[in-house]
Amino acid sequence: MLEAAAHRVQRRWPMAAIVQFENVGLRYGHGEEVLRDVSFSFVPGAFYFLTGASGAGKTSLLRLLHLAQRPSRGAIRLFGTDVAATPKARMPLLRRRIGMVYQDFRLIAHLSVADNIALPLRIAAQHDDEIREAVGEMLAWVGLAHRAEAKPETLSGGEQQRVAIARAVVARPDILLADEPTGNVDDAMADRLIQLFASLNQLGTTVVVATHDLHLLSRVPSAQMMRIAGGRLTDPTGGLRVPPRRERA
Ligand SMILES: Nc1ncnc2c1ncn2[C@@H]1O[C@H](COP(=O)(O)OP(=O)(O)OP(=O)(O)O)[C@@H](O)[C@H]1O
Repeated sequence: MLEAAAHRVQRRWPMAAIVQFENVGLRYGHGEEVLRDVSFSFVPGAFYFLTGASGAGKTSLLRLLHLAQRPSRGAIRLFGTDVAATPKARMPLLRRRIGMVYQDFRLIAHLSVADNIALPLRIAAQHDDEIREAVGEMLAWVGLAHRAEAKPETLSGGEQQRVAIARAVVARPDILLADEPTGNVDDAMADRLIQLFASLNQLGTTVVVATHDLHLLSRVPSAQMMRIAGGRLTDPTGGLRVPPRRERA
């Protein structure tokens, strides 16, 4: 019976989707739901902006996408896999396909900039020479080649943010999630970083950028907009284009 139910749910979801949320809710502890009835799907290779006021639920949604949080209800499929039915041992493999730029960077204090960026490649057991080359390329891209051996605490907030971005993309994840990735940099650097995301996206990475900064939205004309208010996805108003719901089969 369970199998039949699972089959029915599966058929309602488009096979091509890389991410599918169906009536997802999230509450922290015994509090009110901070996300409610969230349903959408992402197609591979698209670029999404997730917008909404402070406290609307953007970070919570990214945490669900990054498997850092389980939903209180509803179903989530990533890469065609039902997350709730995935054995714990397989979770790291799923997570490895997702790069995340946290709002608070989460760099490892005792590791150098280069070693922070190298982490995802070390976890994936890549060879040292491949790691050196990939890290060198990323350092150059984010303009931090001269700080390769520095410890994170000696960097400015904007520099730390660029290290966090380099670490999230160095292993070419299938999905890149970024929480306010331009919050600590000037306009010129914000532009450069968003162009980096756009180039990765052109190489096939599905990109999801959560931001309050409506200015950023115009920098990627092909991006889809997704707006969240009070924990719910809302229909677009004003200049916002149709959210990803449109992509449902
Ligand atoms: N760990 C937690 N425990 C309890 N409540 C939480 C927790 N994290 C977030 N919340 C609550 O969930 C709601 C959504 O928060 P969330 O951080 O997802 O919003 P946001 O849109 O990312 O906000 P911001 O733009 O300010 O980062 C808020 O009411 C917040 O107080």
